[in-house]
Amino acid sequence: MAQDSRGLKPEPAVRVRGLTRRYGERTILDGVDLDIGRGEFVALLGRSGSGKSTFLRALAGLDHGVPGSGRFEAPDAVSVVFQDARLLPWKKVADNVSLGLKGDIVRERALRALGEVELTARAEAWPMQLSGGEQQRAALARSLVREPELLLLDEPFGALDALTRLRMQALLLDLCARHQPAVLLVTHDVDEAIHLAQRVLVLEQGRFIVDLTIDLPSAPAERELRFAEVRMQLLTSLGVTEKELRRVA
Ligand SMILES: Nc1ncnc2c1ncn2[C@@H]1O[C@H](COP(=O)(O)OP(=O)(O)OP(=O)(O)O)[C@@H](O)[C@H]1O
Repeated sequence: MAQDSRGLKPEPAVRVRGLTRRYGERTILDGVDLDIGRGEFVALLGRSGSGKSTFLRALAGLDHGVPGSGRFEAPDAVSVVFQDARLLPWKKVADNVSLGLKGDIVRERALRALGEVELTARAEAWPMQLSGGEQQRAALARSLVREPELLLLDEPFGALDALTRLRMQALLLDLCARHQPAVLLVTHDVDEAIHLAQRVLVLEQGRFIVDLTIDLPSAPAERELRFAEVRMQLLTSLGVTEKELRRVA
């Protein structure tokens, strides 16, 4: 986390201490600690079933009834985007975006948010008339219109084709630069994590086993080299073997 001009660390947006979650006999999160700075973009990697979504759901306050302990402080303004857009099919796109908002400029805010994701023309469409990528853009607009201090993203581009995914990643970076929320992005995609995040975590056996600041140089050749090093380090920490890497990487 960056220090301010007096050398003091600002209060983090998220502070997690000793977070534990269990399903039956299985401990999924085993005393996790984490600070996420204001405006910091953190990606969370981990093998399938390692507990990434369990962690995200805990931060979102969506895990009532799951046994566990620990403390966390998160802002009130939290938005979550999942792999599926979860738009209400009986409401038009703009009404989905403004759902739950109060005040007289609600519609204006919804339209502005739709403009930010280049979806103004589809404001009066029904969700089923949108493509998968457009639905995810509407979901992003719905999350941004709430001006979140914390944006939780659970594989938001996981169901999209490679080209749409690339464009959504670029859009997300633009939106984050403009709105500056703290971000926790759960992803399976190591390259996506390195490209988008300032910091990458790897969750394994209930703990963060990697907490890596991404510091890619700007010169293209050095950048490529460092990218490859970081990628290798993360893949290895995820249990990918040298033999597997040689065959496909
Ligand atoms: N409601 C539940 N009841 C029982 N077990 C659960 C429940 N939800 C998740 N689990 C188990 O907890 C473990 C962690 O699940 P979680 O969804 O957090 O993993 P993940 O890292 O997000 O996985 P993936 O990358 O496959 O989405 C998994 O083994 C899963 O089967």
